[in-house]
Amino acid sequence: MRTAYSVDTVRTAERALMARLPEGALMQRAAAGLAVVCAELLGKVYGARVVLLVGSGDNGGDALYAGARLARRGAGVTAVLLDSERVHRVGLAAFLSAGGRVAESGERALAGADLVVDGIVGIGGRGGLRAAALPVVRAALESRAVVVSVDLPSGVDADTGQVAGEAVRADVTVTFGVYKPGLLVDPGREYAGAVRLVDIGLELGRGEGDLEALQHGDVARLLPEPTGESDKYRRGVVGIVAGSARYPGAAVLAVAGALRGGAGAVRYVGPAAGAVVSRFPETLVSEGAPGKAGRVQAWVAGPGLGDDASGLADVLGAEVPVLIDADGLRLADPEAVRGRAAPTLLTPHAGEAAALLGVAREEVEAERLAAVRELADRFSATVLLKGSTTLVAGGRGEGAGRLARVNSTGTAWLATAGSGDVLSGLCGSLLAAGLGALDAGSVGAYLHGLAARRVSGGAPVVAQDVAGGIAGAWGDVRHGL
Ligand SMILES: NC(=O)C1=CN([C@@H]2O[C@H](COP(=O)(O)OP(=O)(O)OC[C@H]3O[C@@H](n4cnc5c(N)ncnc54)[C@H](O)[C@@H]3O)[C@@H](O)[C@H]2O)[C@@H](O)CC1
Ligand SMILES: [K+]
Repeated sequence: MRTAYSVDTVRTAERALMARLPEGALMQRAAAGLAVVCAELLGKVYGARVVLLVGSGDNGGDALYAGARLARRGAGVTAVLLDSERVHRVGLAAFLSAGGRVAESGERALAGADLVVDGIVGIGGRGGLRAAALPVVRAALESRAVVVSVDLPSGVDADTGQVAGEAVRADVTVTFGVYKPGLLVDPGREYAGAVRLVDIGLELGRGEGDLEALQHGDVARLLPEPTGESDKYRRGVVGIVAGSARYPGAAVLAVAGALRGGAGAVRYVGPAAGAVVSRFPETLVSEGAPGKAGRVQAWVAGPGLGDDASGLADVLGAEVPVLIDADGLRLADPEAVRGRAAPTLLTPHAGEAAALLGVAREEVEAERLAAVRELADRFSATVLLKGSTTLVAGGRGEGAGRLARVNSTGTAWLATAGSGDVLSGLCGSLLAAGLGALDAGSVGAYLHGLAARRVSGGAPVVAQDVAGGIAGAWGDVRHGL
């Protein structure tokens, strides 16, 4: 599990740790870890040309101390001071006495650099990059140097991943102590490049976390596995209310996802039964109301319903977990959603989330974490917000409190018609198999992203292939590949 902590939590933990350590020890740990990563990236330190972009706070201090370490190993290290009045004085003195130099022209220094260290701002940064930093940042990005960001890419908001204006695009980010949410959520995640975590001795419990990302091992532990005692009913039956005369394909794709998701059987209820059975003869189908269709352990409702809301009241009134997606999000009665006692999982994309919140889509995209939490609160439900990084937040009463989940196994090729229908079926099947809503959403998103990546291999994918790739992704997770 990768757990990210908010700036406030990090600051409090750092203060407590600093009180127990000699002055400056924490920064020395950070700088030592940073210098090790820089040396690895350079391969040969002696003779390498390194440029430090140094801001006015401790983030710049880290860069200066790491620069001093590289200078002592024979690198030519030049510091570009963004504010010569305000700089980490002790760090600068250490840097100069190790043989480092201060640049007269940032742009000239950057022209021949092998590696650039971005120490402009870290967790103390507010808003995007300021105007004074822009020319050197642009010159750094245009140079052929490897860009290493200190703690997080300057210009990325540590708590939200928001980027207001411009930010540094790093090849590698060396972050200290713990992950910050902005390193895991887009757009910030994209700016961070590969993230390396340096241990500086911070001790924080999972309960204090803000956001977490499941890893292979976590997902493997959560996957439902049949036992010798299992039969199809014990493994769970998932009911799918989807599709219409106009959109029969949505029903087929939701069923395709559900069949791969670990439930023992899939029951389809709706007007596309013919299309579903001809593609998947293993499906149990009926055309009446969901309430008359027989027992299920979870419902999925919404993909391709068009304007037919007739099955939704039955589904929302059921005492089993329910997933609402696509048209269902627009058609469902919000009061009926809020009033449910059993777990409820809503799976909007940014456009649907914006409609539910009554804001513009851009607003959701710029503040994805805030948007998913707001929706979870408003609907007292678990909400999965689809996107390049998918977020899942629990509603009130969900055990993990404010700890949301983020998934980034996906690929941009997943932005294709019908892939959301597959995801809804998959997550619904996991609900029927007994996972809680937060786990079903985050495990479903993980497998779905991995499946797409597997079948895509860098080329376009179609939703059916994503469904077909779930079994392989499941196997990879189980076998730790
Ligand atoms: N507190 C600690 O114990 C440790 C802190 N460390 C480093 O210290 C950093 C935090 O240091 P600070 O609290 O000094 O904060 P930062 O160095 O992140 O930034 C604060 C400074 O930048 C200015 N600033 C804010 N927003 C800006 C913007 N958008 N553009 C340009 N300048 C801006 C502020 O005026 C302030 O002077 C961490 O990210 C980490 O790199 C590490 O040394 C590890 C230990
Ligand atoms: K930085």
